[in-house]
Amino acid sequence: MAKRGFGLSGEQEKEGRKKISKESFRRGLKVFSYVLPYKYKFIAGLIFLVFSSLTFMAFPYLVGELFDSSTGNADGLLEDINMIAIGLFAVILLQGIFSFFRVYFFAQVSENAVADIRRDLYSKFMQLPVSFFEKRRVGEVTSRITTDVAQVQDAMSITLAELFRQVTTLLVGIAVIMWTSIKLSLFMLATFPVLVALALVFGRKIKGLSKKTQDELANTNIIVEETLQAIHTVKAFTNELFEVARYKTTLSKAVRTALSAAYYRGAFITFIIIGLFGGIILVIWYGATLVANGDIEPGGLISFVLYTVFIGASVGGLGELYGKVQASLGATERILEILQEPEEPSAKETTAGTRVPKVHGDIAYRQVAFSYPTRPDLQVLRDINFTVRAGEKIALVGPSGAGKSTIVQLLMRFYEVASGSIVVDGTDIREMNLSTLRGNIGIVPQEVLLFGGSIRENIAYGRPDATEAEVIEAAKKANAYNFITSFPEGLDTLVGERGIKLSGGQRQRIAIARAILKNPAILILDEATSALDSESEQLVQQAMDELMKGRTTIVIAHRLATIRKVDKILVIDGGEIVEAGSHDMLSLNPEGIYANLLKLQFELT
Ligand SMILES: Nc1ncnc2c1ncn2[C@@H]1O[C@H](COP(=O)(O)OP(=O)(O)OP(=O)(O)O)[C@@H](O)[C@H]1O
Repeated sequence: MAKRGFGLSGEQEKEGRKKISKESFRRGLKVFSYVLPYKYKFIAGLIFLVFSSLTFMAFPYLVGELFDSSTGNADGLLEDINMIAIGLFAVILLQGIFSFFRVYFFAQVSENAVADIRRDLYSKFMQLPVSFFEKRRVGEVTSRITTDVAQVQDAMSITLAELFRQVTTLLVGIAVIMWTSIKLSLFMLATFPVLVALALVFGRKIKGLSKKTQDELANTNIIVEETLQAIHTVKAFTNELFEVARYKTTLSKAVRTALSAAYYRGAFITFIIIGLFGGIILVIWYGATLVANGDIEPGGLISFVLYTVFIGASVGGLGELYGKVQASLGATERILEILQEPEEPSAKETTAGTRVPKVHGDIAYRQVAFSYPTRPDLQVLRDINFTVRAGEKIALVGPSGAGKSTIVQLLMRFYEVASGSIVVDGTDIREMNLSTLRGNIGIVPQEVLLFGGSIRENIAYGRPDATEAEVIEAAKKANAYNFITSFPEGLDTLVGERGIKLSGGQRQRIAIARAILKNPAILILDEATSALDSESEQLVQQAMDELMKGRTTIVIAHRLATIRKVDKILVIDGGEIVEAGSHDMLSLNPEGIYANLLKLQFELT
């Protein structure tokens, strides 16, 4: 079967941020339904958040009081230096304790809620039709469950808390300074926040430039990676100097961007030093004149300056948070979009281990026409008509791209036919339960992909509830047991990415053992295009013959030598059945495609 990844990219990945509108906000909040099961912990977290934000705001006030009492200007309750210092410690202590519980409760909520979102997303992925994945790149789909979910997690824990803290700081801060001195407050509010806002805009520009620098550096790395991977090609074409020149050009572009970013960074630092600190000096200067006039206490000025710094930081922080809220709204929307995608019909019933009702194995294709959803304008199959009686074996042959794999993919209902119908045991497959249909079809693909795990697990994938004896029996029938026992760990030998690498023939025999264990009425064998060595070939062929016994079999054949014994051969070309009959019959027609393919393969071998 032709191996197709998720390459045909549909829409470009939109990592873009969402504009915050009432509508996007309302949709974004939907994800908070995942928080509902943990609402008590969430409320506890919120309470500690309120407490920790408020205690934080007492700090500048107490520092001012401490100063006043040291200069003998204290009034009211807080006169004793030691008491005030103890008060400050108490505030810090409380703040620490409250923060601990805030983080603890919010983590409980966000970790659990996010795991729930991930679980729902993954289960959705499993139940979505194949066509969904073909319209998107793998990276795009996985980033939903990784990056986007992480962003939502941030929103639930950090962003929300930060937003609350900054807003409290801003409101309480402004209230307190107004209470200290309206004149000074108005003076400060007219200057300082403007400077902070400017700094923010400046900061954004620098961030954009550093991202551009990073992207350009990434571009230079792509050249390095590509050429190192294809070093044979580069050398074969004597393109070494060409590649060096290409690398140099992209590198100098990256340097130019980096330097312009550095220029802005330098200017930014100058601005911070002169602008922001200048602003603080202005506030202190004006405050000092007010102190000199006796309008406010010196300690009041100190608290005032501290509150000013807090307010400035929260204005800056809110700007940053706005971006984060935008990003999380975008992420939420992308997650919800996937959760709302329609699933395969009744795919949920395909639970591992449950027995499905057996079918007989009669198959009929009736005037089947088809185009892939990703390329609706290209008709891949037209007017496909054939029948296979239960237990019969047929082979599909024909040039690459003729439509052989497509024919069998339709049988498994990975896609819906455009017109006509496919009938199994007299029932249109659209009327059949999907689990029953797929549960009765076994497939040995061209390229066998083993999952990371033991050989035992990989064989038992055909029927997870199989006993040890059944697994061994299947391995024996598939001519796999001998090579399995030759490994010191036998069935427990790990395969896949971190395990040992099996040869093509060995992997195929594992796939055959899987299919034997599944014991399906219908079998699809996709021959490997690359020839195995003759000993391995023989073992695989024997195993295939064993597997085919008593099952309706469709072989997608690449090497014609292996299909002489099948009941019927269908020659597919350009999406149509152009010849049909037994090997003997077809090979007798010298004008026929089959006879010509035979001749070609004979000449090649
Ligand atoms: N998932 C897909 N999305 C879009 N087009 C596809 C897809 N799979 C196959 N095609 C197209 O459908 C046509 C038939 O492909 P198919 O894989 O069925 O051919 P094949 O006969 O099995 O070829 P091969 O022997 O090389 O595996 C080809 O033009 C191919 O480009």
